Amino acid sequence: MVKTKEVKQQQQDLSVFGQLAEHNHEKVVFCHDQDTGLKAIIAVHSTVLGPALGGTRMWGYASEAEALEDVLRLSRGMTYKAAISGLNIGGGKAVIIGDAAKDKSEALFRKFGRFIKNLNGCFVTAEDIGTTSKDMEYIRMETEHVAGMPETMGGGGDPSPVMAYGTYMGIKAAAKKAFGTDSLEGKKIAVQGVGNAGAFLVELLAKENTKVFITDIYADRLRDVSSKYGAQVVGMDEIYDLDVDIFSPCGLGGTINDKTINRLKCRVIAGSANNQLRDETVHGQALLERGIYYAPDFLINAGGLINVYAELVGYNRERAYAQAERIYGYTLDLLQKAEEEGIPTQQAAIRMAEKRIAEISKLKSTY
Ligand SMILES: NC(=O)c1ccc[n+]([C@@H]2O[C@H](COP(=O)([O-])OP(=O)(O)OC[C@H]3O[C@@H](n4cnc5c(N)ncnc54)[C@H](O)[C@@H]3O)[C@@H](O)[C@H]2O)c1
Repeated sequence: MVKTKEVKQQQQDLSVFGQLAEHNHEKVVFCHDQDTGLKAIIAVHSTVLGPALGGTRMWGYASEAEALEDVLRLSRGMTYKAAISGLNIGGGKAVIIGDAAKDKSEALFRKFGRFIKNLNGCFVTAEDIGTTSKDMEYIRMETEHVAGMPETMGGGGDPSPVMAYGTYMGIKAAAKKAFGTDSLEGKKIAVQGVGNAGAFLVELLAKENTKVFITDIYADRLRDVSSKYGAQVVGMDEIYDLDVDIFSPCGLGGTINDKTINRLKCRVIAGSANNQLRDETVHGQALLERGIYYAPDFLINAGGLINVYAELVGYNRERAYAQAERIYGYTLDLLQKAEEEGIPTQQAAIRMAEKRIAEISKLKSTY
């Protein structure tokens, strides 16, 4: 039977190699172990700048296809995050398919550690959603290629404070562009999600005499942050309609979408959440048309990666903060460049990251 071009294209889209080819992933490793019930996928997107660093996420994916899609998307994001932050590491990610509340064991993580060991350093992992520093300790028993260890073990500990500081720097840079000053005094800021990252961010914002509005799924978190920093609690849906200067997504991704964009009254969107734009192309363009300055998520939330990277080169907290502070300059340059080129900021950020990777790959061709 002769296949039409359309059928061939569909098959290409569905095949694993087709998916790898789409964003030029280097390697994907499927890890399986009958005894421990381990089912994991490690995706190495790029090692041009250095070993691929990325967290291991444990999640109850509805299907294996969904897990593969997630790990491919997240590993590519890590490449861009590292590249645009000037770090000498590549991008990777791992997912373990399972329920983090029920399916964990020492044996499972140690087996997973052995799979990482077999990659001989081309992939280094750390904590992510569904995994903890305890899990990383189990992985560490089998391989040295793991970061994000507790401070007591010579690691950098919780990356959230450094991450929140970098995000704060990104917010100030975007404010400078939108309002002509990076002082946030008197600015009205809506923070969506006050978990680890959001709470540290609100603390920094409160020090600048801002008016902060917060929302979250968990009432106890809201009570805590509100009483500590005087932030005003609002409803989860209400947050999109507030008359604020800055909207800061710090919960889950995808909250900038067709349903929310037209409701936003802010001039700046800048927060810590990964993948804030539901559709990078469509919603990046929509924000440009609405005159909203969007500080790309992977640029301004890179402080977490910076903190983990710092461990690989000998952890020093002051140096990690100093590196996170550079996000201010990077964001300002990026917003300027996007404006000059008349393109969405997310697109400009991807171009900037890809440019660095292309340039460094050329110099590495000389032995
Ligand atoms: N913590 C870090 O070092 C770090 C680093 C890089 C990126 N990030 C990203 O920042 C975001 C927050 O990370 P975290 O470590 O604070 O996670 P977290 O789980 O500690 O907190 C997230 C909070 O957001 C809330 N939330 C989720 N969806 C929401 C919604 N629609 N409306 C209101 N609240 C909502 C949750 O209830 C939770 O309290 C995530 O997207 C994460 O991927 C975090």
